[in-house]
Amino acid sequence: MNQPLIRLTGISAAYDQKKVLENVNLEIAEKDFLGVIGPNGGGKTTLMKIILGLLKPTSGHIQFFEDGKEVDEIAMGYLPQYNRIDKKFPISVYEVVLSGLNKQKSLFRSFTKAQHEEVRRIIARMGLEGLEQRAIGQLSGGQLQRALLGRALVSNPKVVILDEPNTYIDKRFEARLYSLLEEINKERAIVLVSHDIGTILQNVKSVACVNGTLDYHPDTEVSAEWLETHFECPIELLGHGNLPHRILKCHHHEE
Ligand SMILES: Nc1ncnc2c1ncn2[C@@H]1O[C@H](COP(=O)(O)OP(=O)(O)OP(=O)(O)O)[C@@H](O)[C@H]1O
Repeated sequence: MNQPLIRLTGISAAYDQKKVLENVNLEIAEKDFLGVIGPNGGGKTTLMKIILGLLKPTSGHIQFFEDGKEVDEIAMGYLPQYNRIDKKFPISVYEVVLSGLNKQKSLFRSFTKAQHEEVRRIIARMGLEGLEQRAIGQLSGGQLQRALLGRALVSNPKVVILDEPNTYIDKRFEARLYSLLEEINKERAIVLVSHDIGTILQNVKSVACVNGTLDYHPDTEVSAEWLETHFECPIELLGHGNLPHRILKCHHHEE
């Protein structure tokens, strides 16, 4: 078992009076690949916001570790949901990737030569060479996704959090995304939020189902019963092996 990286203990969260998460416990280890699934409105994005420090939990605490020792924070990269991106924002691919280093830049200094070199290296790794000066609004979904993934990776984070990355691309490009993620996972942990249970189970190492509470599965050998219990919806299996599925008549989750 790898060393722990992030530990959530007894986390609850709410917006105004509305409870969204209750008593969530979770440990993410170094080089983990955790898939986060769950019904709409179950609290997946809220959980990501808590891990990223963007939302304060109403109770519970979060700890970070480096080489087994507790630290105040760790470097994290984040790929937001597609619909959260302002595609009209006048910013180039190069600037987007560079902005991933904002936190590491001293306030009154410009970026160093080494930082610019790292941006160029990441752009090449993401297959975006030649597109450095292109505005993000003029990229394909896949190119935009890779530019934002580059931004998430450029600071060399211990963990990358991806919220619904498959909404940027159509099915044809999914295999390319997952082989890129497999490469990335050799160096750092990945937390991947997705609705696509079948694809998740084929690619991740462990699974968490978030539906107000969190149920953790240490591997991907989940049963249809486990999924149905935690989704609280009947799930029809369309085959065997990696659980191709269809969620049936999912009951309404209060918005
Ligand atoms: N900023 C906010 N203010 C008020 N309520 C919110 C806010 N963000 C989310 N919610 C509500 O909190 C609940 C959980 O939302 P969240 O986005 O975490 O769920 P999710 O599992 O990521 O959903 P989805 O799968 O639809 O993306 C939902 O009922 C949502 O309407």
